[in-house]
Amino acid sequence: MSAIVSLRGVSKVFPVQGGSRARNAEPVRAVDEVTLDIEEGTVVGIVGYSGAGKSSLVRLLNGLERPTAGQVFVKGQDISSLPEGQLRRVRAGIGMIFQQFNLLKSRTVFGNVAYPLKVAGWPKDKIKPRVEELLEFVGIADRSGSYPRRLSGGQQQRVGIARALANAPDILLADEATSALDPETTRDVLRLLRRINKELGTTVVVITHEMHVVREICDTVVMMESGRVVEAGPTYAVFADPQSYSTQRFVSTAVHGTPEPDTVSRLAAAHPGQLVSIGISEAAPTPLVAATFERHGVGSSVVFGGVTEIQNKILGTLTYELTGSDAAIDAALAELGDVTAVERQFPTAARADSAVPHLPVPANAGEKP
Ligand SMILES: Nc1ncnc2c1ncn2[C@@H]1O[C@H](COP(=O)(O)OP(=O)(O)OP(=O)(O)O)[C@@H](O)[C@H]1O
Repeated sequence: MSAIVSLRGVSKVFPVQGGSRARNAEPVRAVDEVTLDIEEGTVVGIVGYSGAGKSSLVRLLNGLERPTAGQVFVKGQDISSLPEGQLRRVRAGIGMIFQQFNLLKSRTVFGNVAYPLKVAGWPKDKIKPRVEELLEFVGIADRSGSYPRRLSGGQQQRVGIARALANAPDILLADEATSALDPETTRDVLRLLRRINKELGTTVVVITHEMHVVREICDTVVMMESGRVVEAGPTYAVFADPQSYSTQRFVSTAVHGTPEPDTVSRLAAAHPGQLVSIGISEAAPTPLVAATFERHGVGSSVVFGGVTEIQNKILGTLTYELTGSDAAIDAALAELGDVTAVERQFPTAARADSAVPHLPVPANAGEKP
């Protein structure tokens, strides 16, 4: 694999705007010494809180902004100092889709998709079959004559995607492309982006603050904070073992399974055995956990948890009720502790002291595998 985009020590500093009130303010380092490779043919997620610098980074990738320092290479060419005329040619190889779709209201679906082809100087007789092919590909051929206002959000984003693909870009940038869509429509659009990557070989860069988007389609993830890349790697590795505090917080929004203190108290009231939460992963799949307990003569049953799949690999946390001698349980947990996270769960002291009602655990408390 080779890098289709490379950033080397790239910074983007915005001067402070405004009059005397801003005089003592520091310039904004929107992107701060970022070095990064985006591999050709992959789907990459750029993640971070609002203001982390994601959009600024993307605008550097397609030459809409010039770096204050460092170099941006697209397909081996340093675009940091290219004259505007040549930059336009680079931009033609990069498609872009947006949260608010940015369609031309006065043109039909056909007109919106034909527009970039006209700008690129395609002959009229070639435009029609190309637009039809694109609308077919994104699944909206039946709405060719409709105006954007007549379309749902998901349909409008499909038009946006068809338009972005018109000139067969090698790179597709998706800036919060599903943030305005409902979960079902989001899934459809993500599936479409995956198909574009697989069938057309397009490199897809997804800018998002939603980890479930990353979990669904990204091969690698880049975590940004205050303009810097704080963590980057294959999606499964980052989800299974997030290093930075902000990555841990992001991951916890998409991988559930660890019970909250309230839930632990409820579980403890309903289950007299010891409660232990175990990280489930490739290194510690459920059969291995079950076999370890069995080997040590420990009875185990899952009482809470959630397991998901990322890049076709299992990941999550299950809480077990364990029964058996303390020595056997300790030995089993010590063995598991060598391969995965093991956390004994106790009801919070205040709640243990108070009379915790013996409520049954609600059916929706957590998925059981
Ligand atoms: N043109 C500009 N002039 C001055 N400051 C800017 C400009 N563009 C971005 N910034 C600042 O740079 C920082 C990074 O902004 P950016 O939009 O890149 O972050 P982001 O991660 O994309 O945020 P969001 O998710 O809210 O879009 C912010 O502090 C922002 O205010």
